[in-house]
Amino acid sequence: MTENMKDVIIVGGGFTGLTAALELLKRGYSVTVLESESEIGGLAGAFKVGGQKLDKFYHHWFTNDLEVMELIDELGLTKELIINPTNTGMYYANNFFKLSTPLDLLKFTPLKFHNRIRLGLLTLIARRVKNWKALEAKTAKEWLLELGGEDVYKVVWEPLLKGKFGPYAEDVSAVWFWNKLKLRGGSRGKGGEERLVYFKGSFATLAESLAKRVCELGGKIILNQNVVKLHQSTDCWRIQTETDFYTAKNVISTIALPLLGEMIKDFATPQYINKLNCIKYIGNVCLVLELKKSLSETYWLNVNDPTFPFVGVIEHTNFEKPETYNGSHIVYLSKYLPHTDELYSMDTREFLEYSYPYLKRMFPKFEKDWILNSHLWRARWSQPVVEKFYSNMIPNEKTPYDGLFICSMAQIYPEDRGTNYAIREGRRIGKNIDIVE
Ligand SMILES: Cc1cc2nc3c(=O)[nH]c(=O)nc-3n(C[C@H](O)[C@H](O)[C@H](O)COP(=O)(O)OP(=O)(O)OC[C@H]3O[C@@H](n4cnc5c(N)ncnc54)[C@H](O)[C@@H]3O)c2cc1C
Repeated sequence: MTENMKDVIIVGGGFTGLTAALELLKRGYSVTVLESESEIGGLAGAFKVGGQKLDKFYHHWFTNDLEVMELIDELGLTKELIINPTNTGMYYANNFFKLSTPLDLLKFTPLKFHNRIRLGLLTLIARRVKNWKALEAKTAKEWLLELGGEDVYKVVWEPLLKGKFGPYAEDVSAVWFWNKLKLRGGSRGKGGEERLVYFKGSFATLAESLAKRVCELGGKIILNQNVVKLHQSTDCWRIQTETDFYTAKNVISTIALPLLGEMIKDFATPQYINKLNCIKYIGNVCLVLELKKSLSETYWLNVNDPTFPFVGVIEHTNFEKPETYNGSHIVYLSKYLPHTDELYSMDTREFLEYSYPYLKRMFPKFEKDWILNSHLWRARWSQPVVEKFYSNMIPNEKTPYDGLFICSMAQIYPEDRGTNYAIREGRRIGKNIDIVE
């Protein structure tokens, strides 16, 4: 099938693609979004639990995620926001520590008292950094050692870096870490407690409302269209999917950079393909458990014990109530890992067998018969690895090929990827790019 020539085709129906579509439609262009999956939402996609949508990968916002709040306001959905103080904790050396407020930090016994003060000061100093460019030449490890010393690094930061970036932990830039500290500090209530935000019915429900608005404005969203190649012809782009062809004057790619590289390798220069391949990505595997009973009162448990293979245990129903999911307690076990790791290819049963002894060690009362259901989700392109001098690695949104643009999560910097920034960047490109007409 070849459809009518469009002004713009957007590859990818995640938050970036949908927001870009919204803004281009407001400017009066004809837009089609091609999405490879059978549903929109991308990494913020959902599945059904007890008739209710639940994120495949745990999601929340910070109260200072203003771009997303603005979009929700625009869609008239502010009443769907849930804002709660959250219980944050850390698992270290077979013990649980509360880490929700500055007072909890003072009681954090794995560190000597002077190191607890150092840790508190480190976070304050880090948040005050204005000139983040000065941090580009340092790794997070170098910077954190400088600010907090060896003990604080080993107990608190190294496990987090390893949990998030696996084998790339020591390559991660200080800028990435600075931004995380800054963001979390800005999402606190008066007592210093962290306040987080969720969307009733999952992030995918917001993506669906956004998609509905896109269609109301005359946009098209076509699912199950895995784009495999882009062909340049004299006055337009031919976009080849596994089943169809489309034509458009302009293409905006919102997918991982190496995937775009594959699509254009027949005509792009080797230098440009190298540019698209120079940013590494790490994958993620998330085991989602529906349980009869709650594991703990903590919403977000950072796992700092190096013998425990998950970066976090997130008990979603300590934020959103279990009744939403027919009374089930929802727990996510998250692991970031290269897609070549054997754990990445395990099926749900294998992954559950692998995880069970660790969960049992952490929560001795936990029994297999608490598990009502389990689901396993994988994302090959879950997180770009933000290395030193990352600003030099990011490709421009305008490619060397007329009418081909990139707006992807790897270009979000100095902030880290997240739906708030996907929305910001989608809006920016949709509002500003010079479309080939
Ligand atoms: C474990 C985990 C936890 C997270 N937690 C949070 C959180 O708490 N808060 C938050 O805000 N963000 C969180 N994020 C990040 C957030 O999900 C992403 O930043 C955001 O969804 C990215 O949107 P996007 O549109 O840029 O990319 P994506 O969501 O990746 O969208 C790209 C789309 O392109 C499609 N696609 C890929 N290849 C093709 C092709 N060849 N043809 C057509 N379509 C294609 C994909 O299917 C996908 O739908 C988390 C991510 C992960 C992995």
